[in-house]
Amino acid sequence: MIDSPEAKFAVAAVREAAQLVRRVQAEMVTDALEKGDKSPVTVGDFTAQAVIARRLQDNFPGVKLVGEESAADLREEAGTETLEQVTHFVRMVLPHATAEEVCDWIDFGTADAEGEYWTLDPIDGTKGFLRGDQYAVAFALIKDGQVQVAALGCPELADATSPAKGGDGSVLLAAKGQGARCQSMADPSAEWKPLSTSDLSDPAGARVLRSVEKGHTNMGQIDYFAEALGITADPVGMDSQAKYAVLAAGGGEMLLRLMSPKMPDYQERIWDQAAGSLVITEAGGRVTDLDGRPLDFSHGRTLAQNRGVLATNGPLHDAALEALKSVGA
Ligand SMILES: Nc1ncnc2c1ncn2[C@@H]1O[C@H](COP(=O)(O)O)[C@@H](OP(=O)(O)O)[C@H]1O
Ligand SMILES: [Mg+2]
Ligand SMILES: [Mg+2]
Ligand SMILES: [Mg+2]
Repeated sequence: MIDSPEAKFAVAAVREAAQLVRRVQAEMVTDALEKGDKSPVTVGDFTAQAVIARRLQDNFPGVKLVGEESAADLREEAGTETLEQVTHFVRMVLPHATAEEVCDWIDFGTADAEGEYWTLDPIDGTKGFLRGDQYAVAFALIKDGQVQVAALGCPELADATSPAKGGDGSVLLAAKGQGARCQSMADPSAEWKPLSTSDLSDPAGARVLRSVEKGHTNMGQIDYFAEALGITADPVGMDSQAKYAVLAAGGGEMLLRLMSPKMPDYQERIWDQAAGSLVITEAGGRVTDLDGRPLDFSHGRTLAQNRGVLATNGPLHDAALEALKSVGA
């Protein structure tokens, strides 16, 4: 599967979209629009979803796409200027695109999450993108609730073994049962490096990765969790599934998405977890929810049967689950 047409397509698609999003960031001040749930969406998010959706239809006619964004706001009067900007960037790779087509391609991503489908987060970590920090294009193929192929494009991840920002960026690819690998985002002919998680087995030495945004997790509880394990190093804040890439490459041992006190009933979205979770498990790590249950991708657009996410290098997973229980997470 890692050499399959689907895997090759996925990595090429995230690379093209991630490079385009980087140009959006370089060439314009990206004012965000506010969605119904008050979260931001930018020209970059719409551009990436339009291009990947169009490429998907060209390469695999008849497949389904479940994307984070929709073109509803772009089709409104108030969205006209944003739509013009999105069309401008889409034309950098699809020169004949019209505004109408751009909306249709984005809305191709509104399929039902059932059976076999691709899922796309055109920019994961939009808040990180707006701040100039980490973000990722996350794309995965799901069949009957199982993630089969995963690709991540991380323009600000110089080298997945470290959370450091900058450089040429990285792309990651994983296929179920066939491992995970990473390559420079700048050069599709560069060497692929196999990914494997850290083999640390002493919890006190664990490097903990978490969101930057306090509204996406529970910062205080993460501190208690670390204390319970005797961890003295501060947790590392990183936006997006770039932190899943770092865990997969051995640059950290634990990744936590705890329930935010403001949204205790939040259900994780499939596009926020599908690609990142396969990259980690194929690199030798473990991914469950906070209760130790496997992530269940067979309930539509959200992980309705799960609560939060715990990902680890593998050896530390049981200790992390115990510590979560002890702090009431
Ligand atoms: N209350 C909440 N709890 C957990 N995740 C949330 C959340 N509200 C939004 N998110 C998700 O957190 C993602 C970013 O994760 P992180 O904090 O790790 O960067 C967002 O993805 P988008 O940026 O694609 O919208 C969004 O889907
Ligand atoms: Mg969003
Ligand atoms: Mg996201
Ligand atoms: Mg997003």
